[in-house]
This record gives sequence, C-alpha cells and structure tokens, in this order.
Amino acid sequence: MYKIRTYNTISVKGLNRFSREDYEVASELPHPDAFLIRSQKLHDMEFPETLKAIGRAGAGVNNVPLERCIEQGIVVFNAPGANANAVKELVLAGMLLGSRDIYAGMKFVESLDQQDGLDPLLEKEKKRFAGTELIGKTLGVVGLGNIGSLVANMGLALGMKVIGYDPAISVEAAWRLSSDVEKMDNLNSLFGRADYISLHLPVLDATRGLVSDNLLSGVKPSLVLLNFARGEIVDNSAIVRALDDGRMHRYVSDFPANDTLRHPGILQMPHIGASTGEAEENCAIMVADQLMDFLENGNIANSVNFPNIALPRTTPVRVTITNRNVPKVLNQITAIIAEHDINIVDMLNKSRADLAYNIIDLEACPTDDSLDALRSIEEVINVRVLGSCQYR
Ligand SMILES: NC(=O)c1ccc[n+]([C@@H]2O[C@H](COP(=O)([O-])OP(=O)(O)OC[C@H]3O[C@@H](n4cnc5c(N)ncnc54)[C@H](O)[C@@H]3O)[C@@H](O)[C@H]2O)c1
Ligand SMILES: O=C(O)CC[C@@H](O)C(=O)O
Repeated sequence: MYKIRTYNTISVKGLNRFSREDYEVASELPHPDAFLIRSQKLHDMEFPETLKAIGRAGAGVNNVPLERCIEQGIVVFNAPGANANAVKELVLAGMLLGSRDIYAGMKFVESLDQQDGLDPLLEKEKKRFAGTELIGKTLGVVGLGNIGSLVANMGLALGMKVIGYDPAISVEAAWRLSSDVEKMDNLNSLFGRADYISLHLPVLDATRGLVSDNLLSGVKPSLVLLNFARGEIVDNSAIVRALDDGRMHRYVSDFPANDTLRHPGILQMPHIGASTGEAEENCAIMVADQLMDFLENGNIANSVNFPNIALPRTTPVRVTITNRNVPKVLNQITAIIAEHDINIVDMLNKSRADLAYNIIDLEACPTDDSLDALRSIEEVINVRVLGSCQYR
C-alpha cells in the first residue's frame, strides 16, 4: 500500500485517481511515500525517511527546498501548463481593472442608498470612473512559458501590439508563440515601451526583486504592471514610490503584502490566479498520474529536479537507483548485479545536472546481499525495488 500525504485543498478528481486498493491518501498520515501539495511551504519541514516524491499541483516550486530534495533523492514533480489558462483569463480581468476604474465605480455604486435622484447622480459621477481601451496599446510579457505565451497571444487577439522577453524560452513555448510577438533582448527597453506589462517568470535567485527602481525609472506614466507570477519578483517599495510620484498608473497583483495594502494605485487579489475548478482538477490529475507512475514503475515525467525518464515494463521486477552524477557508478551497479548472477533484461540511465537515475528490469528478484552492495556504493543515494519483490 502506497501512502500519499496531502496538504492544501486538492481537487477530488485528482485524489480519485489513486485506487483504494493500492493507495492510502490523507492529510494526517505517518510514513508517507509522497506528498501532494499546492502552496504549502516545505522549506522548514524535516522530511520523513519514507518520502520518495513530492507532487506540486501547480507550476511554481519556490515553496519546495529543491536542493535538499536532490541531496535526499526525493523527486519533485509539478504540473506544467495545467493552470495556465486560468491565469491567462485573470490577467485579462487585471488588464481591464487596471485600465477602466471598474473597481472604484462598483464601490461607489455599493455605497449608495435607495433614493429618487439615482439616475442623475450616476450620470453626474460616472466621469470619475472613465478609462482607456486595450486596443492599440503595447503589452510587454516577461517570461514566455506556459502562461506568458498564452497571455502574449491573447494580447494580439485583443488588437494590442505585443513585445516579449524570455532569455531561456523552451522550444515548445516558442512554437506556441505567435510570430507577431516582437522578441526583445533587453528588459529595460520592454519596460520603456509598454503600456501594460505582465510578469510570468519563476521566482529564482536571479529574479528576486527584479522589478526595481532601476526598471521602473523609464516607464510610461500610463503603465499598468500585472504580477500573477510571485510577490518576491517585485520590490514593493519601488512600486509604491513610482505610483506616489505619478510615474506609473496601476499595479495589479495576486500577491498582497503588508506594504501594499490599501494603496489607491494597487489592485490586489488573494493569490487566486489558479483558483478555478478546471485548473485545480487539471493540476491534481496531472500530478496524481505522475506520482503513481513514479511509485509503481519508477518512471519520471515533469520533474523539476530529476531527469524525465520512462521505460516500458519488461519484467515484473524493477529496481531504480538514484546516484550522484559522477563517472564509473553505472559500471559498479552493473558489476554488482552480474556478480549476484541476476540477468538484466532492460535498463535506462539518464542524468540531470548533479543527479543520475537508473531504471533496471531484472529477470529475478535481487537478493538482500545484492541490495546491500548496491546501497553501499558511495555515490548511490537510494535504491528502490518495485513489483513483486517489494520486501525491502
Ligand atoms: N498566480 C497564480 O496562481 C499562479 C499560477 C501559476 C503560475 N504562477 C507563477 O507563474 C510562473 C510562471 O508559470 P508558467 O506556468 O508560465 O511557467 P513556465 O515554466 O512554463 O514559464 C516560465 C518562463 O519564464 C522564463 N524565465 C525564467 N527566467 C526568466 C527571466 N529572468 N526573465 C524572463 N523570463 C524568464 C522561462 O524561460 C520560462 O519560459 C510560475 O513559476 C509561478 O510562480 C502563478
Ligand atoms: O495552488 C494554487 O492555488 C496556486 C498555484 C500557483 O501559484 C502556481 O504556481 O501554480
């Protein structure tokens, strides 16, 4: 029986992927094989020794200590693209909220009491809530991955001029992106040209505080900056200074913080970019399927720290081995298996940065001695036996 410990609210459709015969799934569960999480922060948590994988039902993995997971051989999965449409649609709402004074207008209407002269009052006051249109304006998109490419294409569909910046765009994302999106190789020029800027990059050491006084020094006074990526990417004090000095128009953010609350130029939402039934289902289903294929078959898809790898099952007995990616470990592994007279039917080895991962199908169950020998190789981080001999 595999044990999945859940954190946060995970869509039932995803949870139902785990069969009741083979999986125990609950929020309070000792000795879990895997965690299934959303925004739960794991940096300060000590991991149980049984933990083999973490499934993040979403895109951002800044809540997971990736380096520690690499050291401990824990595979971290996410759900690339599964919530991208939900975020794209909220960006559209953010762009409209940033350019028309919809929110203030609605608050004004809500403040009114029943009265005889309602119509003339509305007609008199409505000029306070006038705005501008999106068509013809320039949209800058920073980060052209799953979400950014959808936002950029949406901008074109709205009749906007779209400019984009992504120094590490993937081949798939480049294919998704319309050729009408102008590629910029300089973030300062993008910030100088855009009327709307939407951020869709991960928070990394290199992107923390990226939107700073420096970037905001040359922006248009009409700028609406949208942040549905992460709060840490933006220096809030620089935003407040730019708004207070009239150097930009609005900041629309999915990441409220104490220093942005109640500012008239800041429109904020409680991190609801991915909060649609569809996105929650897509993310939970994708990650549940990935976790099951890993736990049952050792295959890895959409990991952010391990190589992606899949080998069709050729025998009922499969061993997976994670090791540090240095020369000669594979030789030692195959030599030990041969010394114990076990035939290898098929195997696959892949590496990613400092890690290597092996899937080995055997003709017979490995003996305790052979497993001890494999585990004693200095660079081996973990060894799992899958299939009919899960005795260790
Ligand atoms: N508000 C929400 O609820 C919500 C939902 C989903 C994702 N997000 C956030 O949005 C981010 C992007 O999500 P995604 O699904 O598009 O991820 P993604 O991995 O598909 O795309 C991220 C893109 O950013 C690019 N990038 C990396 N560093 C960059 C830099 N310095 N400048 C410009 N581009 C850079 C990458 O090359 C990649 O193409 C996530 O990391 C997450 O933090 C928020
Ligand atoms: O799980 C959520 O609600 C937020 C997810 C979002 O921030 C992400 O990075 O995918």
